[in-house]
Amino acid sequence: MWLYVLKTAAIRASGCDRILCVQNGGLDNGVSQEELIPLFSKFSNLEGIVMLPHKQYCFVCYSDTSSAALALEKLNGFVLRKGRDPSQNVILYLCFVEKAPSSVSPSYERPPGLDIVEDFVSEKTEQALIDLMDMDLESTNKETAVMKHRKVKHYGFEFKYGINDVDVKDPLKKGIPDICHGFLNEAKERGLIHHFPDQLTINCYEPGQGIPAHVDTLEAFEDGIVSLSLGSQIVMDFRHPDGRHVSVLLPRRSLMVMKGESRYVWSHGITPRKSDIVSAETGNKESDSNGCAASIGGLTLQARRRRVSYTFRKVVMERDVIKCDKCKGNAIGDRDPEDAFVPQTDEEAIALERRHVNKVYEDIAEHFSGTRYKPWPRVVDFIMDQPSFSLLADVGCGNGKCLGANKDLYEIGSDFSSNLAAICHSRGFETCVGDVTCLPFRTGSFDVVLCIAVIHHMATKHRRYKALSEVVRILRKGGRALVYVWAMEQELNKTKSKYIKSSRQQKQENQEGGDAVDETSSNDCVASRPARSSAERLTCEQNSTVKQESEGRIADHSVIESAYASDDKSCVSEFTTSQSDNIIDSETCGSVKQISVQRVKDETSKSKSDQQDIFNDASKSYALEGSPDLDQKKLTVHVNRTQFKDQDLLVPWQLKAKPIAPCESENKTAGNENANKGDLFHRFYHVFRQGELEAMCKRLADCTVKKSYYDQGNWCVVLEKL
Ligand SMILES: O=C(O)CCC(=O)C(=O)O
Ligand SMILES: [Fe+2]
Repeated sequence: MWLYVLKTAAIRASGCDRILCVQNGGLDNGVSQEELIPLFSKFSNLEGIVMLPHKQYCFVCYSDTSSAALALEKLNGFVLRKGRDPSQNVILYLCFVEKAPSSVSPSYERPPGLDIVEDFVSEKTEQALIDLMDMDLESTNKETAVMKHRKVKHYGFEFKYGINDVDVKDPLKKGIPDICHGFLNEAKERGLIHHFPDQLTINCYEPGQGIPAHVDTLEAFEDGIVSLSLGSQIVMDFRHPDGRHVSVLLPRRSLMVMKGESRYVWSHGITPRKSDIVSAETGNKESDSNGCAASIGGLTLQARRRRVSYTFRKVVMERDVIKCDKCKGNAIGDRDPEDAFVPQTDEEAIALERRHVNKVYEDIAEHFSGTRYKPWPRVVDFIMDQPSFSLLADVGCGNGKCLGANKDLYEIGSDFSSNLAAICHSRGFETCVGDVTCLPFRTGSFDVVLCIAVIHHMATKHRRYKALSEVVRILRKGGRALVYVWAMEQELNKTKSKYIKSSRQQKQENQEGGDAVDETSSNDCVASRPARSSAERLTCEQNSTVKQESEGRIADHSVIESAYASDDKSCVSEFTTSQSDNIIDSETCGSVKQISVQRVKDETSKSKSDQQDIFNDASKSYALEGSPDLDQKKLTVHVNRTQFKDQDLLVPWQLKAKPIAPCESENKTAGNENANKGDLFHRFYHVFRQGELEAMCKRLADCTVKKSYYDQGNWCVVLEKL
């Protein structure tokens, strides 16, 4: 019906006689520019064709009226392709239009930390690698798997899709083939990777096959994963948990290098389809020449061919967690912090935070929650001051100790740790998992935002600034935020903070475990928030039930998100939602809905200039503080309850001793060194100097600092959005 209307409307309007809209000639009909150009260039003076992503039409532009008119006359109703029956024919319907959109060019934006090195191997090596794969795939053994969507073969270590992990104690007979050593050494020499890989996965994709969106298992592989594309180019989709989506073309013989944010935060996957939307220039280069005179630009479709990828990774040998059925998730402390350095880039910062913030909170969640049960009095004052029915977000809510104080507010908590979010949720609070540097909430949606003891876990100045910008972004105009960060100065005006306590108290707390770091256990808590009894605290089983429930929701989301069922869902990035879907940013959460390109673009350009500023600033302050020039500074481990000696440091957390599980004692008798290290963790902190938080906030766009104060060893600001 629609097409019929268009057909009868194919009348030349005055002034619009050079541009044709071609219905059923779009990328979404599986039509490429290369297919249309020979057809439309018959009528001479063809200027170009504009194809739009995911549209079932395109625009054909001529430089003169008569060519366009002739094309319309001859090609309106043209059967481009015949289907099995006439109803499946692809028939072109043409009409004149006044304007064509300007040509859409592919985006060259890439997730931070992702690099594509073109022509990394020669055609000869490419062929040799494909031949090797063909030979090896014939011999079906345990290293070879035929997945639902592709064939896979492992070397060095088998990646077990059932558990999403490798068994470090069970290496495969065949290591990385010799033929790969030359180019891997080159990758190392060029600084593309920092270690020599010991695990290889070969994937073989026929046209129409793909790999589900996933993050390569964090605990299993080190940072720096490289993948060689052979036989055919392909488009890989990268998705950020905040909803951003970037399609990246991996040309034949190119090496994709995934590090930092692109490796740890973004998921990657290949949508199973038979063709990809690519830049017409690339498409033209790939395919044989079509001998057409018209210039090719914008987008087109490129048919996929069989693609083989060699993905090289370095297995993490020393594991933080004992993985066995009896004590799954029983943490044994984090890795030796000997190799933790003050990060110099955001990529390094993300890797550090993963290990010394995010993972630690996941592992200590239950114990940590047991030590956090009342909000600070001045935080409570702030909450109680808010008008009734205000909408409050507690960013980095932990177990939810700041929620529920003012019953007249609508509240939602978010935390990066899914274990803490689950605990918070189990206490009856609306909760979601969210990263403070890209919060899953709509811009301008909250009257009040709390951000207590969060920003100091960001490991670079730029990331601290980014997190503060997010707090302001989600506030409505006139809305207020309260931000607390841990202070370098634990003694002010000759008064010691409660954190610096007597050695007797220190001794006692060391025995009890934890650190009571940024929170006092004093009795000066406001009465409106009764301390929770131990009976109210979660038991281990309750905790895991909650987690399962939230995972159920995640699964639901992924059903919507992924176009097909996953065969090896090693996806780590997760997102739980509460019922407050209307607040949660449909543009930035998950990839369920399309992102607003405009907003992302605006923010990218803004954050780029901010980033520049901040880095300039950071180098200034380094110079002032006399930090080393080139040598990266090792992070010192702080001694609890003492004055801070550095701004960037690791703060120990001692898990309360638990009875030793049978499997742990087996490990001990087997001489497992890790098991003896017990349950000591280290969290990264950047403690703020006087004035540092306020100065940073003053640089934020659209907000003003209403109040700035010191409270029990913390620097605090109240911000108002302008
Ligand atoms: O085929 C590729 O390039 C990527 C494969 C991949 O992501 C994986 O095996 O984890
Ligand atoms: Fe992967």
